[in-house]
Amino acid sequence: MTPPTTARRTVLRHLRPALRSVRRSESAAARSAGRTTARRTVLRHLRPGPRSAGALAAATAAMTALPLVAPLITGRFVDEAIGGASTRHLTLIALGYLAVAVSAQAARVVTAWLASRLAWDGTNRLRERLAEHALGLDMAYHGRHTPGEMIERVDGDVVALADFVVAFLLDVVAGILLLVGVLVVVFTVDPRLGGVLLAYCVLIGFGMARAQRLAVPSAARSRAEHAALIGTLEERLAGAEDIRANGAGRHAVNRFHQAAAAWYHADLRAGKIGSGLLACTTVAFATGTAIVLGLAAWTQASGTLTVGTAVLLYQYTLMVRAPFERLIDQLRQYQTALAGVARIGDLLAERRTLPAPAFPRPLPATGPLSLHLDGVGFAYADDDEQVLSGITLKLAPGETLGLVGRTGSGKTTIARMVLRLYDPTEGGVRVGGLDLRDADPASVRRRICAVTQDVQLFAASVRDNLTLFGPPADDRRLRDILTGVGLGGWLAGLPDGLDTELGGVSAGEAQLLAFARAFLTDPGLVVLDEASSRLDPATERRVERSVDRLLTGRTAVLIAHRLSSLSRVDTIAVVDHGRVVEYGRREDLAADPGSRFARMLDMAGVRR
Ligand SMILES: Nc1ncnc2c1ncn2[C@@H]1O[C@H](COP(=O)(O)OP(=O)(O)OP(=O)(O)O)[C@@H](O)[C@H]1O
Repeated sequence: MTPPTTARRTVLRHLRPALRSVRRSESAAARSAGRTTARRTVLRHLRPGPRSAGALAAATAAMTALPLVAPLITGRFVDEAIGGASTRHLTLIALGYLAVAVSAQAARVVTAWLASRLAWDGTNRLRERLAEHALGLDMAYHGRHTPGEMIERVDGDVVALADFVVAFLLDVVAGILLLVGVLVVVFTVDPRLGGVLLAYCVLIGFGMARAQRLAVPSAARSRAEHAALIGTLEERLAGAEDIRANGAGRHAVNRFHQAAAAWYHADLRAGKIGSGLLACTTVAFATGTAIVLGLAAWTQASGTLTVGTAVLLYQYTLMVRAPFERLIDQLRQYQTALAGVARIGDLLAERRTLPAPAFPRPLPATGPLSLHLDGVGFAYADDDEQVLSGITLKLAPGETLGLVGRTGSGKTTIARMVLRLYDPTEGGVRVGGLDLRDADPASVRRRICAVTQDVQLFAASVRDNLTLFGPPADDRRLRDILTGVGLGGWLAGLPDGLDTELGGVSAGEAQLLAFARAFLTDPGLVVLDEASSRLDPATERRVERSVDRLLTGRTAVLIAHRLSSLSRVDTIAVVDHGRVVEYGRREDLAADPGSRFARMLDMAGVRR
């Protein structure tokens, strides 16, 4: 008879594809709802407070109304000059014109200042929110997106949005208000000419709406290609050392060239469409001005219009051009900003795949922690192959386990499960008797610690690199810890001690700093991904000593790249294709000539 757990696993294996498809459609629906909410969130960040909104509205109204008055003054000046008014009177009108022109410019400056303050306040809030959100997303998300893409989202898109908000308020809102104002004044002066101007504006508006549809995809494409270029560049720069060391420079430059070429072509196309549209508008405006002038001349000849009014109409017709041109100019920025809002919205709609526990319980606060992986199965994405299957490992508090296996067998993935960087798709991970999914995330970070091969050091002080910008620790303790890992001499040679900004450190020093970080948190469970890089014998001895000290009195999972390091662990698990194919006490496995572990030791020439 099949044991019940095996039977359950068989049923689950058959149901897995169906479950995944249900999960996929559910998450697609949730994502789309999330996106709408996220876009609203983006716009909410940009909403000004009532006082700023009031000040901006007043400044915009002044900036629009004042230029409307100027042609009225010019018209009056012309008529009064023809009518033989005194020089003093004409000078007064001219001074009035000057005052209006200066005030209009002042109103524009104030509006620009208020608009950019508003835009930057809003977008800074948005940038903070985005950075916080992006940093809070799981490894699953960061594995799919390059840091360059993130930078483009958090900075590039937000700057485009800020630029657009300023331009929107200055050019679009003010432009539309000015257009309405001009139409109202021209209608009042001569309804027939007003009608002609209105028809002309409607035609231009309609043409622009169609043109917008042409410009949208090309602008979006150009921006997407730009993001891809930044991503490529960032990735190559981050890996510059490996690229150079392995002679992959040509390939890197080729890839960069391809990305740059794709952006160039996309931007060229967007530029061509933009310039084409601008040329069409210039022709349309010239035709419009000619029509209005012809009509004004005809009405003036029939005696119903004064010369001053004809001049006034001419000026208003010219005034219509600027807002339309600015509107067209804004179309591209609008598209860019719209695409940016969509992408920012998408980022904000990304949810953590590791749900926070409903009732978080802290891990035991002191002492070594037990670890139990119970039938753990895992795939990196819904459609991906299983990377781990049925992993069951049990460590008593203080016990150490060595994970061995070929490259790609799943050792790092097991470590990620233990650190709760991902949740298993099957089975569970229990630490200190508590399922990690129910454990308080803060206590997980405090009590479970990883020392990995890729030590990330920051351009910050030694102190901040040790505390990872967390609450300050006692200086004496930091010094003792550094001395303990063998960095006492190194610290003594630093000009500002713990406050020295970290410059270049060697691979060995970086490893030792990572151990110092681990000693500072004093974890109950340690995951140690042994560095495979070659260290000089002295540094290697210091690292070995730190490993020994770190493993003493703590539960540990050691991913060993050198079999000789395994002499310090209690149990061994051999991993192959995501399964534990051998698991037992180290001495027993080493003593059994038929075991895989013994064969591995023999092949590596390590004494059993
Ligand atoms: N972030 C990821 N997204 C998708 N697949 C991944 C990811 N990380 C690892 N994999 C895949 O999972 C499998 C197991 O990888 P893992 O890194 O756990 O192996 P490993 O035994 O630690 O290898 P190594 O000894 O080389 O570090 C591999 O097939 C790998 O390609």
